[in-house]
Amino acid sequence: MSLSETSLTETAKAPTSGAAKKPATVFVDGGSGTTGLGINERLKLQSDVVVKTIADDKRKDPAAKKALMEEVDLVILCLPDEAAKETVALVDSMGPSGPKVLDASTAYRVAPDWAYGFAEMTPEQAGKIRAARKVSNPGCYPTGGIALLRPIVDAGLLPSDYPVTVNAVSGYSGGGKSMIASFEDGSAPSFELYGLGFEHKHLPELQLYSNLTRRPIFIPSVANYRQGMLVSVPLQLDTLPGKPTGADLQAALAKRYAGSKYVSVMPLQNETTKGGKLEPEALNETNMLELYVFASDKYHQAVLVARLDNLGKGASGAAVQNMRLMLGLPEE
Ligand SMILES: NC(=O)C1=CN([C@@H]2O[C@H](COP(=O)(O)OP(=O)(O)OC[C@H]3O[C@@H](n4cnc5c(N)ncnc54)[C@H](OP(=O)(O)O)[C@@H]3O)[C@@H](O)[C@H]2O)C=CC1
Ligand SMILES: CC(=O)N[C@@H](CCC(=O)OP(=O)(O)O)C(=O)O
Repeated sequence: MSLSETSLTETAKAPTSGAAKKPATVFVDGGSGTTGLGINERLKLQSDVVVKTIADDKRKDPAAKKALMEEVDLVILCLPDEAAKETVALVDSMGPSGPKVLDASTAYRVAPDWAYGFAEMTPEQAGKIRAARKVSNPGCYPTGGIALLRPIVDAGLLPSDYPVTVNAVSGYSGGGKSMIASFEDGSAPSFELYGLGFEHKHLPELQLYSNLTRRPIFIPSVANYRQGMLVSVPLQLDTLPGKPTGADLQAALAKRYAGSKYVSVMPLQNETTKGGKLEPEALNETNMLELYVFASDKYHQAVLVARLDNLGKGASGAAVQNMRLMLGLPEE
């Protein structure tokens, strides 16, 4: 029996009705993990993509993976970093006949020959993703941090050597299967700060793509709810050149993301608006990212906040958005 008979199955789906073009084919390596399952759920809703799957007992078998990758246009890696590097080596060994690669791990996020998969980051980024053979899907926290910082650095409102601090809270699904288990069996604490060793794996991409020359301080935390996150950046406005107001920061963000389908810049929150609170779960199961500027003209202070689903725009949602760009398919 051939390998394709023994180890491969196909999730057959109808191509777009009346379309002459063959539907694009995709393999999700690590499809039974937290991010992989999220991507597979989203792909079930897409009629213009065929998902090829690998038999469960072959899912860590390099030869079976390679055979399947001969058949697909794109492979999405939802694996720990070391396993992702192994699959990338397999793809590289296939030469030009290999599939395009979209990697959800941390392994290639600052690699110069990979495109960074944050399509809205700059006006050019979606085009870079569309043209690339290798794209790294951003980390969940950097998606929020870069979304807030890059436009105001580019606009000259925040100097690139400014001492930036980024605080964040995530639901426990951000830590994958093992963290989910520890929260759901009650062995994890209800809340904890981490990253207190100043070495969180998201710092290199956060610094690089925010265009910061000084390493930010990044203090994430995880709390006892499943998914959704807030990423915040406090700023003393009178220490910034030109002493911008909250309205100036909000305007720079609104300009960068004007017309974006998935990134919304919310109206300025200040002394005249009620509230002063934000919870992390409102965008769960979506690919949306909301950006807020909370500001006080009285005290010359602001806090920028990004809200997103760590499993949505922070992982699987962004992956499907990038996959569609890489396959030349229209936005969902
Ligand atoms: N959770 C999140 O919010 C986010 C996660 N990511 C990234 O996505 C990647 C996956 O994370 P996540 O889904 O959370 O992790 P999980 O631990 O939930 O899932 C990882 C999956 O990979 C499988 N796996 C491990 N080694 C191999 C291999 N050699 N071949 C095939 N499958 C393998 C595991 O199987 P088994 O359990 O049997 O070993 C498991 O099903 C990581 O790099 C993570 O950093 C990115 C953004 C957000
Ligand atoms: C709560 C929690 O543990 N979160 C993970 C980040 C989740 C994520 O986005 O990580 P990737 O870099 O894997 O994409 C962490 O801090 O390591």
